[in-house]
Amino acid sequence: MAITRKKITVVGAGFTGATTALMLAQKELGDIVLVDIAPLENPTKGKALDMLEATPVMGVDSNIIGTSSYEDTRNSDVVIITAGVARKPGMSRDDLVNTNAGIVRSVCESVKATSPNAYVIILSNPVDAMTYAAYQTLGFPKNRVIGQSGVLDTARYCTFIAQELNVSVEDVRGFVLGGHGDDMVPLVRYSNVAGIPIEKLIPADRIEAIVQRARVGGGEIVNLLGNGSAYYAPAASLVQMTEAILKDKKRIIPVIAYLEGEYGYDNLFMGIPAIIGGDGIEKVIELELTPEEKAALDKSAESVRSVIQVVTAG
Ligand SMILES: NC(=O)C1=CN([C@@H]2O[C@H](COP(=O)(O)OP(=O)(O)OC[C@H]3O[C@@H](n4cnc5c(N)ncnc54)[C@H](O)[C@@H]3O)[C@@H](O)[C@H]2O)C=CC1
Ligand SMILES: O=C([O-])CC(=O)C(=O)O
Repeated sequence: MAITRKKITVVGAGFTGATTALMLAQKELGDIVLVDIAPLENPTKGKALDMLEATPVMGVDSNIIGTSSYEDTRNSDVVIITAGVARKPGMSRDDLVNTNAGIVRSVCESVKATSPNAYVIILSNPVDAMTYAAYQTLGFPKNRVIGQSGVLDTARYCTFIAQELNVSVEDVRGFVLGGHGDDMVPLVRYSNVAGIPIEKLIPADRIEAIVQRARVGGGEIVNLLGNGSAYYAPAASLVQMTEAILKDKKRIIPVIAYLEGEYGYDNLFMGIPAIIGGDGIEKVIELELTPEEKAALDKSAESVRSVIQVVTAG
């Protein structure tokens, strides 16, 4: 049987969706279908065509189309959901819950009908609760419903560590667990630079400042942009997750996964490290936590649970 190209749908052709589509094309991960609502069909087609016309210059073979019809997305291998509204200065991600829950649910109805075997990655905020809403609506197995927060939060944390030490970002490793909110949990004890624990390289007060900056990293960008939220680093994070699935890389990365007892949580979607490969979330990695780390994760889990309650009550 002939080997066929992978098909990746990106729902939402705004800042994060369009940037993700371009980055996917740059890595030749597959053919891309960019979807937005019907009134925005022409701008969506225009963005896709503009990207397609960049491919000869970039030297990549990825087809990219824009559409408002889910027929064009049929039998996608991976579907990335970025549809929804973004916050503005003064808002929290949780303020978006009601608007975005309706959008994510309606998108998931269409995805379920047209791509029943897809691996679905959710970005829309508040993302832990939106991943829960997507899981409910899709009815897919838990390994195929994955939220994005930890790659981005960890990337911010690692950026600040690399800046602090003036070393390559490539040598910095860390994990940020918990919900995608201001009480997320950067795990200092599991962070290192070329294998050297960061506690041996950076004074405690500077580590605390880095942790705090990472926690509010999304808000820092929102305040600078003034009218929307981050998109380059979020798009890069989605591409890393998609690549891990499509290339069966079995990477250990933090993702929002459905927890059924892991870390002591049940019926909860929250950020934890997992092996991501050709079957999506292949294994949740349970790290040993100190009582302080577990208490911080419990606090974050409680915040996530309260937003999930809004989604399930609505
Ligand atoms: N989890 C994370 O780490 C991150 C989450 N986000 C979230 O991602 C979402 C998107 O952010 P941006 O792309 O910056 O916003 P944006 O406003 O630039 O784009 C959102 C797009 O979704 C489209 N849309 C709305 N309803 C739709 C529907 N039913 N079907 C298809 N498309 C629909 C809109 O027309 C718009 O083009 C926001 O909720 C934001 O908070 C953004 C960055 C990081
Ligand atoms: O801050 C926001 O609203 C968007 C987001 O989730 C992030 O950049 O981390």
